[in-house]
Amino acid sequence: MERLERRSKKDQEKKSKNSKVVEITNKNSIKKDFFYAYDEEISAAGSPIQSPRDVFDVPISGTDSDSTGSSSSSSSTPQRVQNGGRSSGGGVVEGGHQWRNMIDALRIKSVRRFSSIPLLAASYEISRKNLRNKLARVRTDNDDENGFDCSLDLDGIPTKPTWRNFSYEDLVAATDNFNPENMIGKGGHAEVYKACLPDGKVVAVKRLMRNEKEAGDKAGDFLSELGIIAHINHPNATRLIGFGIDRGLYFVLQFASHGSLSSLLFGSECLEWKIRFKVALGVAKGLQYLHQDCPRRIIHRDIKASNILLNHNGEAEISDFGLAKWLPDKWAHHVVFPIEGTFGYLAPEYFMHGLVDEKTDVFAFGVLLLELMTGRRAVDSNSRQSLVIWAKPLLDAKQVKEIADPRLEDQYDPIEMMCAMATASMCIHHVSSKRPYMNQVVLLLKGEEVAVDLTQKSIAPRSLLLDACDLEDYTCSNYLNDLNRHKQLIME
Ligand SMILES: Nc1ncnc2c1ncn2[C@@H]1O[C@H](COP(=O)(O)OP(=O)(O)OP(=O)(O)O)[C@@H](O)[C@H]1O
Repeated sequence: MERLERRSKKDQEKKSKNSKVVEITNKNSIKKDFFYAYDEEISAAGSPIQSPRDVFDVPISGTDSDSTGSSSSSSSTPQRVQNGGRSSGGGVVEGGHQWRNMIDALRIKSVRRFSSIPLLAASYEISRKNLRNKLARVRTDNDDENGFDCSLDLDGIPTKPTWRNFSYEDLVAATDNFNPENMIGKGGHAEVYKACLPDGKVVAVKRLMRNEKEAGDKAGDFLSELGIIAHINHPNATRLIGFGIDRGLYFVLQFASHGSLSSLLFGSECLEWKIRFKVALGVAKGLQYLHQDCPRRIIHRDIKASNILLNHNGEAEISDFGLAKWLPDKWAHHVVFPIEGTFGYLAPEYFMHGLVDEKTDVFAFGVLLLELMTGRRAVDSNSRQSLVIWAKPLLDAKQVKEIADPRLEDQYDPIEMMCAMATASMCIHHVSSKRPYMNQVVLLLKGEEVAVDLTQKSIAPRSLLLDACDLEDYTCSNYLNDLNRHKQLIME
């Protein structure tokens, strides 16, 4: 706790001096020099709490979401979202009632005007099932061909997969000596090559670039990223095939043939709405898996269009786990420095105070949704305007036509667009506790009803950090001011 207070004071001092807290590397990417994290168990009931949150908590109630005022829930600890946040009571996440009314009204109209929607929905379900079967087959193929060892043990239980350790010569042969013609992507930290293994399997080889970092730090980062990707097993996340540690550090990944969402969405051709919506749902499911369903939970911390890849089925895959962190099992304050990520996608509590939990990703997902709906980038490269700042008043006024990408020329499903708008406006809420969890986001996107009481105040002791900036009283205009201030600091 002492440590928390000391750090908090320091942070306050830093904040008050309004020091330039970030520096830019690789366009909008933000890096600082050190990292620390700490956990503090603050279970009121004395039992460990599943969800590592900061003082924000989002208790779920079975009541309608517009119950106002703080709850004096004396009951034990805030619970993790269960059952997809559903309740028999109906309603949507706070602030969602108006959206719900509009979406319902549209639905009624659409029975007449868009009679094909149920059919579309049915075929979508079918194709998802097909895809799941295909993915299962692809995985089995990979198991044989690419070093995955998913064989069954004597009890018929799948053994843990293993990954192939590629020699430098293997990688040179696969990439044609890292031929620049085979380079399919370059980020701030890596070059990615399309490569072909001796059995004909096409893969992506990600070569970490030499940079100013000490060899030890680099190896640590590599191992941390490797550990996280190796842990992940979901159709909406990049799959690891192997790695190389000979003359450099390499990841060998499943190849995503359609490249990054960023190149498709901001490319010369208009990306059709059906694909955009499928991508949104896929990323939401991938994040739900990372945050809530995988054996050790993970926050990605760098959700953005260039880190979403599309595979040959047009299915979205979350990639680049270079900044990802394990979420501790216990309820935790988690403060992270350096503040890393990409400007335009950073949640306010993160860029102002380094506070991080799964809601940091939820905010970034909201920005990604805005990009999908509008066809605009998180930060406009010419005007440097933030998409969140631009979109907020339009979302509040529910201006569907103004939000929708003009290149779509009305070629979009209005119900899906409305659901996406409602979801985005909740995800980019400036107060982290008011944002939905990713399982709720999946339901919201599908237009299903989610009952969540987000109005309760935390029963947990509030940290000095947050008391000082009192996010409960932190208004949207404070947020926009802070965002602008930070933008100016970064651009200076
Ligand atoms: N498995 C893959 N299949 C196809 N293309 C890929 C794959 N992995 C990466 N790419 C391409 O390479 C680009 C850079 O990859 P990645 O984001 O992993 O690099 P990075 O240096 O870690 O990026 P950042 O600057 O965000 O840290 C991606 O945007 C994408 O276009």
